[in-house]
Amino acid sequence: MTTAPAQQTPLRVALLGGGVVGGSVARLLTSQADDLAQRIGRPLEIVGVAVRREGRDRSDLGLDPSVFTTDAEDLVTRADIVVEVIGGIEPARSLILRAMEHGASVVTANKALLAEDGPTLYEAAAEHGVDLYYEAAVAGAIPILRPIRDSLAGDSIRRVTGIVNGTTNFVLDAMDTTGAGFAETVERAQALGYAEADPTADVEGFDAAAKAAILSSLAFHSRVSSADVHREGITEVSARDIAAAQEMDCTVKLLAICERVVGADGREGISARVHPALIPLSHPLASVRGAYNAVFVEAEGAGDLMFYGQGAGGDPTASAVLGDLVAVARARVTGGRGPGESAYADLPVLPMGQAITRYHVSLDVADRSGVLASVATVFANHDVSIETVRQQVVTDDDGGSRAMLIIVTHAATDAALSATVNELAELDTVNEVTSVMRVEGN
Ligand SMILES: NC(=O)C1=CN([C@@H]2O[C@H](COP(=O)(O)OP(=O)(O)OC[C@H]3O[C@@H](n4cnc5c(N)ncnc54)[C@H](O)[C@@H]3O)[C@@H](O)[C@H]2O)C=CC1
Ligand SMILES: N[C@@H](CC=O)C(=O)O
Ligand code: NA
Repeated sequence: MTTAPAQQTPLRVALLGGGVVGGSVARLLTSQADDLAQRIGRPLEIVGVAVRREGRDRSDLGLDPSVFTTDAEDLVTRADIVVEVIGGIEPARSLILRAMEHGASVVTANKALLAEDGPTLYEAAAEHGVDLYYEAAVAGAIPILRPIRDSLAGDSIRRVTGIVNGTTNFVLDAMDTTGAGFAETVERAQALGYAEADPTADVEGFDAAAKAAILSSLAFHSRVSSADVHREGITEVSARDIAAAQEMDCTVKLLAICERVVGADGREGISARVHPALIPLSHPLASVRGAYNAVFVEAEGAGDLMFYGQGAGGDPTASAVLGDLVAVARARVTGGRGPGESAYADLPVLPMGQAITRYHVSLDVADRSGVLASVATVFANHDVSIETVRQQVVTDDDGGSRAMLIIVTHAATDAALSATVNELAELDTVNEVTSVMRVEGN
């Protein structure tokens, strides 16, 4: 006679962190205990929750108060599976390494750590024969890492373009639709549990850059760290940029772009970058509103794929954590291991100057003859081909007139565009280069 899953010896789970994500993980683990035991074949038992301070009322988590501890170092030695949701580099890294040394598999949502030092974690997992899963680290609830790593393992990915930060999408969407202010919208994102402990990580693009590094590593079987990713946040995006996007039937999104490209030396490499960009309203990513995330994958065989859903918040993120937890637990039950790091392609990450895209450039120029020709000459000097030019005449308060030139280019390298903009700024016919935005998604 076989023993029912609930009667088997439980797998011991240690939870590090009882914040937004940790709280949701604890609640869902408790409320779905019976179903999880059936799916895994053995029950899970929370043997401890590491918190920074004991004594706080955590009755809403549905756990016995005795499980809370401030001694995370001891806790990780008493578990089969450690779930790390404290975030940051240290002590998260040391705790994960210690857990692995003691034979525990690890599930983490910590993109900052994975993007900074993923290979150390992978190597430790391989050395100790344990698993490392981190689906929640990119785009929260959206299954994207396992689809890239497993479902698309037989394909060749060309490009991954993602809206992978809920906070910044929430802010840009509010600016676009209601004209809401920047600071007040960031505060709302914090209150809703989307923002990182320090929201600078969101608005300055660090969080998205970490996710771009993880996506690039997995999609291109190479090692890419957050330091390799070109990063610009959304703090410079102005109401004028949003209006310019609307005039072009575009919207402004903070995009993480990971591409396989041919570099200046003719060799294949990776372009990994995070920056605000215009995308046409007809592009699937343009319809991603509020704190939602989406990842658009272009692959040789599969063609275009779009993964969409909630990229932030306690329960959505906990859903991905629990999915990983079940995968790790099943491997424990069957005695197997999930896949380890795949970095065999070892592609170099190319400098931002070699990234190729289109640009939207707005210039405040003198309203007189010859200006357009002088501006066009500068673009030609740097081999940047112009796709469209639009001119708007603006009448000043004193009755004088100026013109705005709005230029959209064909694809050019970032280096050529930067040199063009620098030379334009020197022209005596150009009063100001008022905005330069990249244009993605044809
Ligand atoms: N909140 C979200 O929407 C998402 C968060 N993540 C990631 O999940 C992780 C956790 O994020 P949140 O839950 O939002 O953060 P949080 O700040 O709400 O929770 C972290 C908790 O860890 C505790 N903590 C910090 N150091 C500790 C230590 N040494 N020992 C014990 N506890 C400690 C803190 O007191 C806090 O309660 C981070 O890596 C974050 O990047 C990933 C996807 C989405
Ligand atoms: N702060 C992040 C949370 C998820 O990773 C975001 O806003 O997307
Ligand atoms: Na995910």
